[in-house]
Amino acid sequence: MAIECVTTTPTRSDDPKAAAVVFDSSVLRHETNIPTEFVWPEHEKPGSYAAPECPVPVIDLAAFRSGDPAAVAETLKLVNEACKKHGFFLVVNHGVDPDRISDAIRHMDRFFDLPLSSKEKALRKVGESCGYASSFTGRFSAKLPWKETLSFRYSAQKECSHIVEEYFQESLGQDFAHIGLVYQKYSNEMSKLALEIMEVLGMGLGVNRKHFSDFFQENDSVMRLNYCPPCQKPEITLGTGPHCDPTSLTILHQDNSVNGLQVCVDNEWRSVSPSPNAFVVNIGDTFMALSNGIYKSCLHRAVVNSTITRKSMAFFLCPHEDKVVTPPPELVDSTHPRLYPDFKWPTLLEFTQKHYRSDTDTLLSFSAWLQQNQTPHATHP
Ligand SMILES: C=C1C[C@]23C[C@H]1CC[C@H]2[C@]1(C)CCC[C@@](C)(C(=O)O)[C@H]1[C@@H]3C(=O)O
Ligand SMILES: O=C(O)CCC(=O)C(=O)O
Ligand SMILES: [Fe+2]
Repeated sequence: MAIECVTTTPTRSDDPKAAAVVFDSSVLRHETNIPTEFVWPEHEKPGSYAAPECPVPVIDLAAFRSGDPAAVAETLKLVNEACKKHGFFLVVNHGVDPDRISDAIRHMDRFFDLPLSSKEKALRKVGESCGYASSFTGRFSAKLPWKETLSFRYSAQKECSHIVEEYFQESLGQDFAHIGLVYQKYSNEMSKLALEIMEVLGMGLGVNRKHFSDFFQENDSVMRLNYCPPCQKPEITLGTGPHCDPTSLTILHQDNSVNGLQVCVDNEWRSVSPSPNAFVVNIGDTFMALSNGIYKSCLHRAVVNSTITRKSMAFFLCPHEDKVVTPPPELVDSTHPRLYPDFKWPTLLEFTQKHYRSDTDTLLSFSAWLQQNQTPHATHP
């Protein structure tokens, strides 16, 4: 039976009425009933329905790098089809050192197993996107995700080459210098991989191969650790609710043994199972705007289970704050008019942090919000 992908109006971000339900998984996981704030509405409950596998293409980066015309053509064909439909694909032979990946996933426990009082030393501040959040209690008033997250900023600028290590030391203390180095090294690899994928997307869209990789050269991105403890009632809650990523590109590592990511394709939830040597890559809203709507940022969610903690690591590629998000001229013409206004990423980020919970309409709602809040002389499509 196909389950329709339905989303409702998002609860406002940083809702002052939001009760400060504390998500202490060490406590909650043993309670028979879960707090109502974590129970999703009937039409959004995942139920015990086993989502069929989503047919996402596997992109072999080694083949693309070889420069062999047939291999490059096949890569671009697969990427184009996927990104025009649902925006998801897998990447293999990516060149990321497996030790970097295993170090990063293993060190998640080092942080999330800390007592809540220690984790709260890195508590995310209202209106900011980085720090520790326990299911966004105090930010949303309902439909709370069954997860703890730790998000931190990564910058590819040379003068910021230790930004991740410094974040861990400053927020958690010298004892966390090593874990900071683990995620600094992992984030460096993610940034390098993201720039290579941008070359593939540039060629796929028929623009200069370096257009988007140059645009993101000095990216100012977000690294996010998702930690979803077992839930006694996984059929009525969600690790991450239905949303489109507002960022540009997401490179996701799912813990090998634990399923959870689901993508809405043809109005049906379909599973993207973990694949040991592959990263899941998806287009975000900002790249959908950069491609003038040709590549799609699509609805996805993460379900939880009743037996094992689900861990995932998401690298969210974002442009430097000075970059204007506007599609290359090749992607705009009389038959393909501008779909979204020019904007800078920090403005969309602020919208998602202070005014709007990311869902399937974020970009259109953001465009309307921009028009209401910008002076009349601003450039509009
Ligand atoms: C800029 C960001 C906002 C979120 C983290 C990054 C990229 C993805 C966004 C998010 C994951 C989309 C789903 C809802 C959200 C609230 C979450 O579940 O974490 C979003 C993040 C956020 O707003 O903190
Ligand atoms: O945990 C996952 O598999 C996906 C999480 C996600 O979509 C996100 O953090 O944006
Ligand atoms: Fe996402």
